[in-house]
Amino acid sequence: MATASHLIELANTIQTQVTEFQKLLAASGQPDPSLDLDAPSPDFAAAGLHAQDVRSKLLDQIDELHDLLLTPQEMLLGTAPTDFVSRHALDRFQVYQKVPVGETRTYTQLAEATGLPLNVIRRLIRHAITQRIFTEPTPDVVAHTPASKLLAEDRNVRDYWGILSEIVSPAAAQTANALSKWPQESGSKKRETAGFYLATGKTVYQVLEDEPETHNRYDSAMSANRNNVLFSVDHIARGFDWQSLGKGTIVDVAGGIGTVSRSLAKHFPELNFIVQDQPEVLAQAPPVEDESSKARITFMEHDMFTPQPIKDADIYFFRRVFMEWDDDKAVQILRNLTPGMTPGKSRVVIADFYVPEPGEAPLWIERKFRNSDMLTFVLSNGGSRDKEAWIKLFEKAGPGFVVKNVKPLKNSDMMITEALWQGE
Ligand SMILES: C[S@@+](CC[C@H](N)C(=O)[O-])C[C@H]1O[C@@H](n2cnc3c(N)ncnc32)[C@H](O)[C@@H]1O
Repeated sequence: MATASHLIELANTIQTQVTEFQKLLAASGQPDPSLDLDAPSPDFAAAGLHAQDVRSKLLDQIDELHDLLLTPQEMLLGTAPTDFVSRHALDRFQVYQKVPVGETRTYTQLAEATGLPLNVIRRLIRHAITQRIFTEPTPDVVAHTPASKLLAEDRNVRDYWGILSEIVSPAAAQTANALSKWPQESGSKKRETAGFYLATGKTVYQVLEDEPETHNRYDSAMSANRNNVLFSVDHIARGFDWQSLGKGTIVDVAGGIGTVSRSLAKHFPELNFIVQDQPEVLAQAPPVEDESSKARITFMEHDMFTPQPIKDADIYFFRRVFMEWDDDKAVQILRNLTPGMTPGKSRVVIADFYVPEPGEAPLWIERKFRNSDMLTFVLSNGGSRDKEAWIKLFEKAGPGFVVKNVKPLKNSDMMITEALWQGE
């Protein structure tokens, strides 16, 4: 009997799942996805969690089918670190905006508009076209695709590529050298031994402090993923039983401009929030617009390496803070909380990014999160902590802390760690 072909089985599974996915989209009133600029785009999140699971499986299966059709050489040599060169250059010369949405431009017009030689602008745009950024509907005429339209209209997404090119690339190129130079320090979160430090002689924070323009772009790039359901701040609402706190108080330590508090305040209309950060960060915080949240969110200057001034809070919350600090500093941050914590009541809740164990999440999601992990690694020698590392950290900060929970939040990039203070 002939063995079943894996290729055919895979293609059949894809066919079945695509049919299911399309039905789920249609049932929730969402259009089919399209690369056509004029077509409406579907909101995948609105199609429900099951549709998101089916989409996830499909993306993995399609990747597998794609890779099966390549030779190992083609697969390895097909990843190009130069993918972003055209994206970055087209942003630098404002080409996205120079093709008004709904209109076309010729290469000659774009060469004139940018001052670049005709053959260079054509090469750059045709390189981008291979990534579905712009299209050439007739020879020498350039029009938008949904992706280039997004780049034209969304500064955060453009800045993301600018930051990858200007900040991340040089650091990534120096990372192997940093590992050779300081092998014992690798992964220690000591910023002075990161690829970035070797490339620039400064830490990322020093560069951001010294270069306001880079700082602006960096902050802007941080918002590029705001519409990505994986990175949504709204996941925090289901990461802990916030409802059980009633009218409780959350101190959002190093809370930036209050992104998490603003989201939680909408979900839990009784809770109160105090967002703490450095003065220059708080100065960037826009006013709270949501009427029902206004009176419940306050902002306060506080250096987390000094004793916590808010006593007896229910939760001392941290998002994306500990990933940047080594254990010694992390212990200092935790110990500065304890004098004001009420035994048996006050808890520390930490939402930090996490890297799934192999096989725990679809490969395309694991790849995304491992890329974020590498990003932190090359920039600051930082990275996520696993369950064991969180437990060890609280042991170092204790005695008195009892770790109650360390769990990944499904369909998100977050892991929630919760520790109750029982007193010394
Ligand atoms: C990656 S951001 C996370 C911001 C916020 N928790 C969020 O998730 O949107 C890290 C934050 O730590 C703050 N930070 C760094 N050092 C600090 C310190 N010594 N005291 C208070 N905040 C600090 C930074 O200003 C920044 O807002």
